[in-house]
Parts: sequence; C-alpha cells; structure tokens
Amino acid sequence: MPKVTVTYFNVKGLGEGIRMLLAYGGQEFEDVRIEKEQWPELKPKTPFGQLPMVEIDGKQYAQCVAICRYLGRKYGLAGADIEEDLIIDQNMDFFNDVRLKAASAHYEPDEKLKATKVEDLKKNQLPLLFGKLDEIIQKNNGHLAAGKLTWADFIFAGMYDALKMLTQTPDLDEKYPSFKKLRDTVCALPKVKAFIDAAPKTDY
Ligand SMILES: N[C@@H](CCC(=O)N[C@@H](CS)C(=O)NCC(=O)O)C(=O)O
Repeated sequence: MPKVTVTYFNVKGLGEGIRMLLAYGGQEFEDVRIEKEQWPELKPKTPFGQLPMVEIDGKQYAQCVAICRYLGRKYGLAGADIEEDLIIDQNMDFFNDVRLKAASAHYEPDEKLKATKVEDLKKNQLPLLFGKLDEIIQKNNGHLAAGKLTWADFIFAGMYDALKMLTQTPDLDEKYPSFKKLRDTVCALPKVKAFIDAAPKTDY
C-alpha cells in the first residue's frame, strides 16, 4: 500500500472529498490539519501555494478535482466511458462555478462591495444556480452525474457545509432536500462513515 498524506486546514472544504475517497478506497493516510500560523512557512513548499496537497510515496500533488478524479479512477468511481467522464467533469465544473461565485462574494474584503455582491448572489444568482444543481441531482438518481455514485459526489459532500456557509444559506437542507440527501448518501458509506466518526469535528 502506498504511503499517503493529505495536508489541509482543519476544515472539511476542499480537503474532505479527498479524505473521504481515500477512506472509501481503504487507503490508510496521514490526515495532517495545519493551523493558520503554520501556513506561511508551508505555502512556498506546496506545488501551487495552495492546499489541499496530497503526498503519495513522497511525491506531491495538488488541485482537489484532479486528485479526486484520479482516486475515482483508482477506486471504480469514474465514468464507464469517456462520454460519461465528460458529463462528470461538466457537472463538477458547474458545481465549482457555484462555489467560486459564492466564495468571491463571501471573501470580498471591501465591506460595501461585499454587501452588494452578497445581495446579488442571493437574489439574482443562487436561485438559478441552485435550481440547476437540484435539477441535475434529481435527474441523476440523487447523484451529481452519470446516475450513479462517482468521485464528484465526494467533492459535493465534502463541500456541502462550506457551501452553506459561503452562500449564507443555513436552511439549505430544507430548501433543496436533494443536496442534503446526496451528502448523506456519501457520508453513510460504511468506510466513509468510519472515517467521519473518527475525524475531528468541524463546522464546514
Ligand atoms: N483549485 C485549488 C484551489 C485551492 C484553494 O483555493 N485552497 C485554499 C484553501 S480552500 C488555499 O490554499 N488558501 C490559502 C492561500 O491561497 O494562501 C483546488 O481545487 O485545490
């Protein structure tokens, strides 16, 4: 078995999909969660100055989606053919668009501009984006793509609490029950559940 380390901050966010996929695959890994104060020293030592970072037998890898796609292929959670892979990538990219729009509003440093961005996000953008996402999940048997469990579901499930936080939508479970159901489906997979039960508890 390769020696694997996952390094991320002590949140679920972009790291949790990777952690859950490794757990699903039965791969032991060191779950390194760094504090904010440790980041400036580590940042220049990572591939792109960002986390999550995965080390496999001493080689460093970054970019959450690329890592999850790789793990998905390894553990039988990819598409059955390149067309299915395309759909998985397409829906994953759409989910990432939603996440990035939300993050752009949430992390806007100018308070006045932030208020405008958040209002625009909530009033004009999210109803359409979340509506589309809901439609996608309903059309795919409760999954993000391909009508079955894929690696993309793990990223969605890992990001779900962060999505609630970034979009300031605490009632997301009630508004879009399909989202919570998908998250719960992934989190209930026996090896994933065992990982979650043993992992540090975080809000998002
Ligand atoms: N495209 C990258 C984005 C990674 C990213 O934005 N990481 C953030 C944390 S969620 C980060 O490292 N922030 C600290 C920094 O940029 O200095 C991925 O998907 O892995």
